[in-house]
Amino acid sequence: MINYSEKEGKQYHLQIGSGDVGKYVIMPGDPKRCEKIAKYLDNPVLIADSREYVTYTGLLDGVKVSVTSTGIGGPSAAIAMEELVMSGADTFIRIGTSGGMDVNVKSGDLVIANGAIRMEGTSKEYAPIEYPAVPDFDVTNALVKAAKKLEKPYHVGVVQCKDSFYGQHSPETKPVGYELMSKWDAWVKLGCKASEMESAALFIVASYLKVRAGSVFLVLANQERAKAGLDNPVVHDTDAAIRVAVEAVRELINEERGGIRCCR
Ligand SMILES: O=P(O)(O)O[C@H]1O[C@H](CO)[C@@H](O)[C@H]1O
Ligand SMILES: O=c1cc[nH]c(=O)[nH]1
Repeated sequence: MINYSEKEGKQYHLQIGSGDVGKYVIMPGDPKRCEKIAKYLDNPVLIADSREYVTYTGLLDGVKVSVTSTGIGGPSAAIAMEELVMSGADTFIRIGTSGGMDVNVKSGDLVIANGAIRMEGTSKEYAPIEYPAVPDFDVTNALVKAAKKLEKPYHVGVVQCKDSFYGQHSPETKPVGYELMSKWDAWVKLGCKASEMESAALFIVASYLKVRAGSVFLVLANQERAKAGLDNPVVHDTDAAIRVAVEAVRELINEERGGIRCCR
């Protein structure tokens, strides 16, 4: 394989090398969220800032943990995971924002994914559509345990992933709106909790690379609640979701210290 990087030993897009990152990586979409997450680590160091990929590495309970942003959408998220795995990472927690879908999911709540609808393009270049996009069971359990411990309101369920943000928010304006809207109705009827963009790709790439991945989201607002005339403020503060992700990493570190780690 050709490595396009101009710097010796660095991954082309992320500009990180072997040893620069820990086994555990917290992955926000927004690069500006990295610094906020890194503040929860001891001695965080900015490793690289390349395209949409910002990487910090620090310590959590004495163990090396990294934070890398993925940008928006499956293609850039898949690249981030591939290059991080080539650099030594094997456990990933995505912390993102999302739009609620189930009317019981309110602005400010957290959603922990136990599956992702593959209505995006990236995962289809890794696995046939019949293969499910599911997170790692231990990572998901750690996220649930963390949400309970920190007493954050959370829901566990399927999230919908797509490539078009505005196809979610104004499907009627799109030439294929008929398809976007009928599928959205089906996802809502099936109990889908929230819509976001990267988990399907990350879960499928993680399955292929035999690494662990899970996701937690802040719900910014819920368009289904707005439709139903229910209260629906917009919430932007991602701190609760960040804290749940950090606590989940701590839980996984403790499990591994205790010798608990599922074989893959
Ligand atoms: O807040 P982040 O992590 O970027 O996640 C969500 O926000 C972006 C869209 O606004 C998409 O990346 C979506 O998945
Ligand atoms: O509604 C939303 C909010 C964040 N991200 C999405 O993909 N959709």
